[in-house]
Amino acid sequence: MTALTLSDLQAGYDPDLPIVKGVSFTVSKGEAVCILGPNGAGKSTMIKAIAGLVPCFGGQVQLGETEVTGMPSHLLARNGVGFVPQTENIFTRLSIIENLQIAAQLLPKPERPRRIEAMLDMFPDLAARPRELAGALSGGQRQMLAAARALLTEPEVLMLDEPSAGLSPKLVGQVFETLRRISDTGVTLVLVEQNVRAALALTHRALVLVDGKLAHDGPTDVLHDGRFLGELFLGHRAAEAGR
Ligand SMILES: Nc1ncnc2c1ncn2[C@@H]1O[C@H](COP(=O)(O)OP(=O)(O)OP(=O)(O)O)[C@@H](O)[C@H]1O
Repeated sequence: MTALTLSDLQAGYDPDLPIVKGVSFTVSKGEAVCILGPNGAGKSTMIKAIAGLVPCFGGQVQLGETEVTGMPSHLLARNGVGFVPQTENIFTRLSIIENLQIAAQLLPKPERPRRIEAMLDMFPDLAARPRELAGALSGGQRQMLAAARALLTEPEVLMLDEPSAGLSPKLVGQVFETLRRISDTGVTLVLVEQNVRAALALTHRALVLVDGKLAHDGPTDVLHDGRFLGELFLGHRAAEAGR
């Protein structure tokens, strides 16, 4: 079953200068997909456009059978999309539990305690110190809190923008281990990543975006050959798209 479909999506900050220039792909339910590409290719812009945070100028985004193009992020959250932005994804002056309580406000009141408990069960590192200020957490723990906030509403699709950004290799390992556990629960994962090695180890399929267009959509195993990926990044293999 299809979880997410992009059809000829065009998006950006100025309608005369689209950053995402007609991208189409589908993601199946339960799949884990990474979006790779050189700096400035438009990866973050594309994921933010899907998440309702950047304007779409053309094309469509569908969640299952439902069109959600341009739907604001809080409504998308109610429709099964969780999004973890790259920065400012937690309230640093509030405690862990308060961060979860705020995210839980999207849920009907009676469901909130059960979902907060579920997140504390899933993230023992957070459960160990619920009253600690989020700003005092390590980079990896912050990403876990950000993921927990997004998972509270039980999204079918969880999208993350560079979850490894600014983390030490050890913390990257922890975050990706957490993402694997999330993926194993059946949640569809779509992540933008600069850390190609970590992304390829987690996901089975990669989309490579070059200059706002899809240059590759296929299994990650061929990308373990760094040369192939390098050529893709440089745009020499743009014809691979859709093969
Ligand atoms: N808020 C914004 N307003 C205007 N232009 C922006 C904004 N954010 C990004 N851009 C531009 O959009 C283009 C694509 O940026 P984007 O961050 O989507 O690329 P990316 O592939 O995610 O890059 P990176 O891997 O470096 O994060 C860049 O030219 C960038 O300058």
